[in-house]
Amino acid sequence: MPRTVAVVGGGISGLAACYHLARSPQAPKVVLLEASARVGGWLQSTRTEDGAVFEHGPRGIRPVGAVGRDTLHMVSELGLEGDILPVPGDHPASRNRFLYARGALHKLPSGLGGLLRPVPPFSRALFWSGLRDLVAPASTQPDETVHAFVCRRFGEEVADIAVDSLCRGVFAGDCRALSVRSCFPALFEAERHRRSVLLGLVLGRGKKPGAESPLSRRARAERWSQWSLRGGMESLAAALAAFLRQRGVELHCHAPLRRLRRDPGGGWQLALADGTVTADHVVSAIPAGALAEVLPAEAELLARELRHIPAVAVAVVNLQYEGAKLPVTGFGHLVPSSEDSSLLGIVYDSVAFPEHNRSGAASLRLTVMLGGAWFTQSFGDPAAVAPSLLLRRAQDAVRAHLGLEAAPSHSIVKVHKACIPQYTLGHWRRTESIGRYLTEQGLPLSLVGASYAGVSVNDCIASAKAAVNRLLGQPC
Ligand SMILES: Cc1cc2nc3c(=O)[nH]c(=O)nc-3n(C[C@H](O)[C@H](O)[C@H](O)COP(=O)(O)OP(=O)(O)OC[C@H]3O[C@@H](n4cnc5c(N)ncnc54)[C@H](O)[C@@H]3O)c2cc1C
Ligand SMILES: C=Cc1c2[nH]c(c1C)Cc1[nH]c(c(CCC(=O)O)c1C)Cc1[nH]c(c(C)c1CCC(=O)O)Cc1[nH]c(c(C)c1C=C)C2
Repeated sequence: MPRTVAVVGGGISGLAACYHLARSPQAPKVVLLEASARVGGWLQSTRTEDGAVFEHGPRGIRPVGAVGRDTLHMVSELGLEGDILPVPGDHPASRNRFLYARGALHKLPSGLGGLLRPVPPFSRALFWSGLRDLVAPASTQPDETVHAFVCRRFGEEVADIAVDSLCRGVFAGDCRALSVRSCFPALFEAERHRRSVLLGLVLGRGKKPGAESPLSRRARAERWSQWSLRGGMESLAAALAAFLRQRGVELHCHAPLRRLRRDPGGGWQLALADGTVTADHVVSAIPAGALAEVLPAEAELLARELRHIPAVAVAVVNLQYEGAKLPVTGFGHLVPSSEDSSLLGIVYDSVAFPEHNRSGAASLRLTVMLGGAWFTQSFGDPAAVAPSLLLRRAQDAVRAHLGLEAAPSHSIVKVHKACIPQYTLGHWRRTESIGRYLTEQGLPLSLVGASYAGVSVNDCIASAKAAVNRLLGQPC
């Protein structure tokens, strides 16, 4: 059992790792090192003086599955229950999602009726794609791109339009490069175990545990599709930081790790700009590429694998309009890469979370997301792109797709460099080889965070919990 654990990176993964360390019965001394001036990582919310909340990173967390239940349990323990903003199952933001294809918005089909007849932009009823999946033979390949997998099982049109857009709306990535095994493990496993993706998803693999709480029971009863917090997602990071301080965890901002060195006693020396911290164990909660840069020279084999986990940049443009009305109501719309590769999609924030509108005003808030895997080809170097160019592109899209001609009353442009890791073909082999290296070398190092086993906030929290349980010898 380590006496001192240094957690590097104060995003949601690092904060969650500290949380699980700090509440364990024999909590070690925990030190959190964060490079920037604040904790939260991509959980970034701007609260304006007139009460509006603009999200620059995640805006909704799913309550489903063991990982969703675990996050809600943590939220309850942090005393945030009263701040939860749920989106119930019958809400338009839960029921309606759109695609912008061939110059028009199309509601994604739902219910049996929507599957039995052709619904634009699809030329054939999706029923036929489902039938194809039921009869197509299963593959024995260890991995496949998401596009190849879906082409084989559901046909080219579903892959080119629906799944292309889905990968842009979750990974900001290209389904022709992303791995089905790592990005959509449930689909991959369903084919493996039931020979058909649909059969596998319907029959499922049993309910995974995950901590039940009154909040998770409420989420199930009301069929929440997602939830947020009154103060925005960043308030989850703030509540975790407050909890950790109370439990005696040392939180250091402006503390970038420059170099990791093994110390003769078997632990680590962590070199910072202005000193050194020693620890028996390190939990890395920084992106894979950032960890590769601080590893000692003798861990070059590990660094090489880590450098093969890339991440893409996304421009996030928040817009607020007064007295404007959307032509449709729902969560938002995605844009297939064949329509416009530079524009990923638009979230209709004020539909899902009207509580985040400025006080007393029925303003409309939208977020336009640009770039992703197409950032450089569309806008050049993310470090050099002019915010005014991104704002203009976002406004043009809102005008063309949603018919909003007026200028926004408020706008914020953020360029997030390397913000969403890309699990490309063969990612599973890289993570296995990384795990093997750590075991064989007996390194007192755990890797958590979005670079490895899921990019959602729930996945990040779950990866931190699992790593802490392994470290403290508790059941996972
Ligand atoms: C635009 C956008 C929208 C998203 N939408 C959703 C959504 O709706 N729902 C959802 O579930 N997920 C969403 N996600 C995904 C999710 O937010 C992220 O995957 C998650 O927040 C990543 O958390 P992390 O702690 O692993 O990494 P990060 O947030 O990247 O945290 C890593 C931290 O490490 C620090 N760091 C880096 N190098 C060093 C160093 N050398 N020393 C010390 N500190 C260092 C960084 O400053 C940072 O604070 C979205 C992500 C983005 C970018
Ligand atoms: C347009 C770009 C993006 C939008 N959101 C994200 C990007 C890159 C990032 C993102 N969105 C979700 C997650 C978490 C995934 C999870 O497993 O929980 C991340 C990292 C949630 C999500 N958003 C969409 C889907 C289908 C999902 C998966 C979970 C769910 O079904 O709710 C679709 C979607 N994302 C965006 C829009 C405009 C959109 C659809 C209309 C924005």
